[in-house]
Amino acid sequence: MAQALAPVSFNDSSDITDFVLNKGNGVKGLSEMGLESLPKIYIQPLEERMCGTKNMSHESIPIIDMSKWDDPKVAEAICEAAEKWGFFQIINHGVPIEVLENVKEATHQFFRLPAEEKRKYLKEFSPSNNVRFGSSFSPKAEKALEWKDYLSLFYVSEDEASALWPAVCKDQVLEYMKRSEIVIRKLLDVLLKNLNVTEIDETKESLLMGSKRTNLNYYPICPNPELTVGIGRHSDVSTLTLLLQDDIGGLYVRGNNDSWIHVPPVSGSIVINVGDALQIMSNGRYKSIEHRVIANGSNNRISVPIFINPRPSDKISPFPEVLASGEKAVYKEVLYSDYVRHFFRKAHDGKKTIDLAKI
Ligand SMILES: CC(C)(COP(=O)(O)OP(=O)(O)OC[C@H]1O[C@@H](n2cnc3c(N)ncnc32)[C@H](O)[C@@H]1OP(=O)(O)O)[C@@H](O)C(=O)NCCC(=O)NCCSC(=O)/C=C/c1ccc(O)cc1
Ligand SMILES: O=C(O)CCC(=O)C(=O)O
Ligand SMILES: [Fe+2]
Repeated sequence: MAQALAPVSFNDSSDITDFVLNKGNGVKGLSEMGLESLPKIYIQPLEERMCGTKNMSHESIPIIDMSKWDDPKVAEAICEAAEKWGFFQIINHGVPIEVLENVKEATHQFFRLPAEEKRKYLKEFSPSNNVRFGSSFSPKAEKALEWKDYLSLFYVSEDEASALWPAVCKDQVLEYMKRSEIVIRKLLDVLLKNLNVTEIDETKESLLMGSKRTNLNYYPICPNPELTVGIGRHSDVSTLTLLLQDDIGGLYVRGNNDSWIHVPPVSGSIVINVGDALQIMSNGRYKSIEHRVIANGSNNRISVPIFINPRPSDKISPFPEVLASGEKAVYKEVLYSDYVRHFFRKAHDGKKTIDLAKI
């Protein structure tokens, strides 16, 4: 149920950003006030709005059944999807449906907390740098804000999570992360074999899956969805991302000839996408594809990505096995924390982050 909010009136944009970003109300708070029109600071330039896009594709990204995952055909389908589309959905992946349902419910529970509770996790107040509640993506750097609130949870240890993550969602998120480990390993095993990397030793394990971050994303009902975005065009900086979405829809990925392909909700599925770190380590063989989320005028939407990443202290570059046949490296070595910081400090800008690593 929507919370009864005391009437708030805004004189200008700074009142709105104060309410949304500093007071912990988020865009969810704005949405629940029943605004009749979208505040100016959320109006995106025409070229960033979905309605300005003529190029909608009727293609779809592959849906891969993982129940026979040791069948070479499944491995082939995974590698082909990662090369051609950078995005696919998996079904019968082994993560219990109940675990997925529980984490979606926990996401709603977190965002249902009063603003004073969520505010405790804003960057300035959070008990840890690893737990962060926020709105939009990089408000200080953005010309127009995005219609999304989030809780971002960087996993350090079970003990740290137990002590510092919000009580309403920590068990469900930890369970989701734990139960998805097997499928992450299967995917990485298959993708790496295809790059002639036959063994994932300790160094490679750190590079591929040394750190994890889970975000709980909340996209509340928007008064003028056609004028703004949920998340602007970006590619993830992860190795792989596992994305759980609810049944609302609204995620679009880049297809051929600059078109946009909708990723339809498929019950029980998990969306998988390649991130920049894997594009770099595979020397461009696997593609980290640009994607975005529209705002919605009639439904609240949630999604829960787990970003599987190198460790911040890792240096990433194309794997020697990929270059062994004489292929020229197209990316240089970069310190992963420098790469991520570069991503977070600018507004979403499509695939531009990876320029940092281009030779
Ligand atoms: C460099 C990090 C991110 C933070 O380092 P720090 O030393 O603790 O520094 P800060 O906490 O001061 O953060 C640096 C800047 O990044 C921003 N930031 C710090 N985490 C965050 C945060 N989760 N959210 C959005 N700003 C942040 C933060 O606001 C800050 O900006 P500023 O205050 O303007 O200097 C460090 O944790 C690190 O190296 N992590 C590696 C693992 C990692 O997090 N990988 C990212 C996977 S996430 C991914 O692929 C996609 C994420 C994504 C997310 C949202 C989208 O809309 C779209 C995509
Ligand atoms: O909400 C979604 O479907 C996508 C979210 C996303 O792209 C992200 O958090 O990086
Ligand atoms: Fe993303």
